[in-house]
Amino acid sequence: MEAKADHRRQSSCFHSAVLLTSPMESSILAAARASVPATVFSPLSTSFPSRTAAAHRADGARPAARGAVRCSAAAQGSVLHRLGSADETFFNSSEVIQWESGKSINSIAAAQGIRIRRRCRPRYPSEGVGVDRAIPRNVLEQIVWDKEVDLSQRKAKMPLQRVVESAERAPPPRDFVAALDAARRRNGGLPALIAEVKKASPIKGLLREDFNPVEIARAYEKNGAACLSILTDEKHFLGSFENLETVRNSGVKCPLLCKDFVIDVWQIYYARSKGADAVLLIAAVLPDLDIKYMLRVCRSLGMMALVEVHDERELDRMLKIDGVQIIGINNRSLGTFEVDAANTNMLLEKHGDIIRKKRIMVVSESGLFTPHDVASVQNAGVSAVLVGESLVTQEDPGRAIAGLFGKELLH
Ligand SMILES: O=C(O)c1ccccc1NCC(=O)[C@H](O)[C@H](O)COP(=O)(O)O
Repeated sequence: MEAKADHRRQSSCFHSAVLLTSPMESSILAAARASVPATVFSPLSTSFPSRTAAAHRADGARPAARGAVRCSAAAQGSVLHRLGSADETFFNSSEVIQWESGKSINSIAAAQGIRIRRRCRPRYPSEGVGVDRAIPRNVLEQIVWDKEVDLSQRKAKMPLQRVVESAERAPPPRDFVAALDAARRRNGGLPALIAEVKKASPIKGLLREDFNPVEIARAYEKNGAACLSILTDEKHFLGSFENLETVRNSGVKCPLLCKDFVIDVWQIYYARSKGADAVLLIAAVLPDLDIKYMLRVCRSLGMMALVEVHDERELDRMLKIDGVQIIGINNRSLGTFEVDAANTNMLLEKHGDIIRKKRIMVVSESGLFTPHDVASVQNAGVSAVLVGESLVTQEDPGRAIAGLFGKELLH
């Protein structure tokens, strides 16, 4: 039983909640005792009964019922309440039950076709054997493994409870989708621009020597960008949350996307606390249940989620999830990390109808360099483009916008 529980502790968005409670107490009781917003316990509250069943039986007590979550006084007025945790469908879903049954996140992810694994821990042979478990299979997997280490250090310094409180004190979020819609209307239907403040890439290395995030952000805004994407990953992109915060406090009005590799809800609250209006959720990294839960957290914070897909399988998965409002189609192959803008067109040719029917906004991401690239994804039906390298590598990243679109954008 305990081995299973340990197994489940492998990083997922539920991770933090497990570590905050003792196995002997119900999550809601613990929340009440510690005055921790119950959001951090919400999925776990459904898993505690199975995890603690043996202990409860030994005491002659019955495992806490799922319903306890809904009627607990501790939940009243809490973030859990705002997440809409009373939704039977979510908390009783087969995915939650599957997760409760003790499967590792890697096996759940693999069953969904996810190729990016979480880091296998040496003490748990069931998570992988031999060389396979010690070496990341590609750049994205390496980034995710490094993110796990970075995140555990950050969480040790600033526990979830403090991050949640800090997010609640942040200035209100700006409307990411409205900004994209308005820019499109202003520019006669041209895709809106999400301009990326990007200093380096793990594939291309340093993109810009004299990197001043605020200057670049101001130049983007002045030249018609609708929203900005701020890379916050330090190790592989030389980004930072300080960059996000300084841009937010600089007077720039564009809504801000925190561009990072989210594997835990802690990061969403942290991004909000630093002024983000939207976060990126990567389907190649996150199982469906994490995406669903994280969408709820975003909604509770008034943030938007840009849900990123690379291929048809990921797109199919995301189209089955309620509440996805913006899908980003990344033109960077997960196999070779080469970019090919035709990826957007190919996926929209096959799935454009259902995307339109569901009124989902599509963003084409990566590898857009010329007016021809922009026109091509526009014809395929995208509402916006997310562009970093081709702007940030120009001497004047603001003026580079007119070069990319073949005309000046209205601001
Ligand atoms: O940019 C990379 O080299 C990269 C490598 C591995 C994983 C992700 C990567 N980029 C993240 C992004 O999504 C891009 O920064 C963004 O789409 C802008 O792309 P581009 O216009 O090609 O700089």
